[in-house]
Amino acid sequence: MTVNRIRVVVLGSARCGKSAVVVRYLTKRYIGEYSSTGDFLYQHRVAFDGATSEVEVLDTCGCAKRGCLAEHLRWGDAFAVVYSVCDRRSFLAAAELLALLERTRLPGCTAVTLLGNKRDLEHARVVKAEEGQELSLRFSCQFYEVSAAESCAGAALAFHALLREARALALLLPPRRKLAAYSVSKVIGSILGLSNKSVRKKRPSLSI
Ligand SMILES: Nc1nc2c(ncn2[C@@H]2O[C@H](COP(=O)(O)OP(=O)(O)OP(=O)(O)O)[C@@H](O)[C@H]2O)c(=O)[nH]1
Repeated sequence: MTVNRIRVVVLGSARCGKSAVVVRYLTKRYIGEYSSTGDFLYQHRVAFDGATSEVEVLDTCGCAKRGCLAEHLRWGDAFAVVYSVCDRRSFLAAAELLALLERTRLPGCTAVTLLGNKRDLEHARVVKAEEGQELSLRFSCQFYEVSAAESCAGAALAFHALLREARALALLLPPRRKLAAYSVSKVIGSILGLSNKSVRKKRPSLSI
């Protein structure tokens, strides 16, 4: 059985629903309030297309410092950039993050998805779906509008598509230079420090 590892980093401004989307994807549940005190690292194993992947999902804190962000960008194999369709500033922040990813990572070599969350709040919508679509075209990434509150289908679809792309790229491209052990422990250390010593590790097995 082939097992490869895919590291997914979930980015976006504060309160756009990053944790809600991640928890929906991993547990199919929506609990309404989530800790905002730091980054959380989840691990799980996913089987699809005849192979199994160890997936690490880093749910970052929207208030993360710039230095942390640079580490996150280097650490990840795949990125989910989240904004809220009810918050234009979060959309502008998502655009900045996509631009930063483009500058930091080799274009075309990194799996990226743009997620417009909170689509259930149609009455409060300020970012049109077409704007999300246009932004994703500009940065050649995937795009989904989802509602972590309403259903698990959107989050599951988006994450599965991201993992597929990440796995396909890993097969096509030469192995990325491994992060030095020092950097890895620093990332884990910052997770530990920021999240009040609570690195959550979950290992559900999913079949797509
Ligand atoms: N209506 C609605 N509310 C949502 C949705 N997703 C998240 N929320 C709410 O938005 C608030 C923020 O959600 P979080 O998941 O904590 O957002 P976050 O981006 O992880 O926030 P930080 O950790 O502060 O960066 C919470 O009150 C959630 O219940 C959604 O799809 N629809």
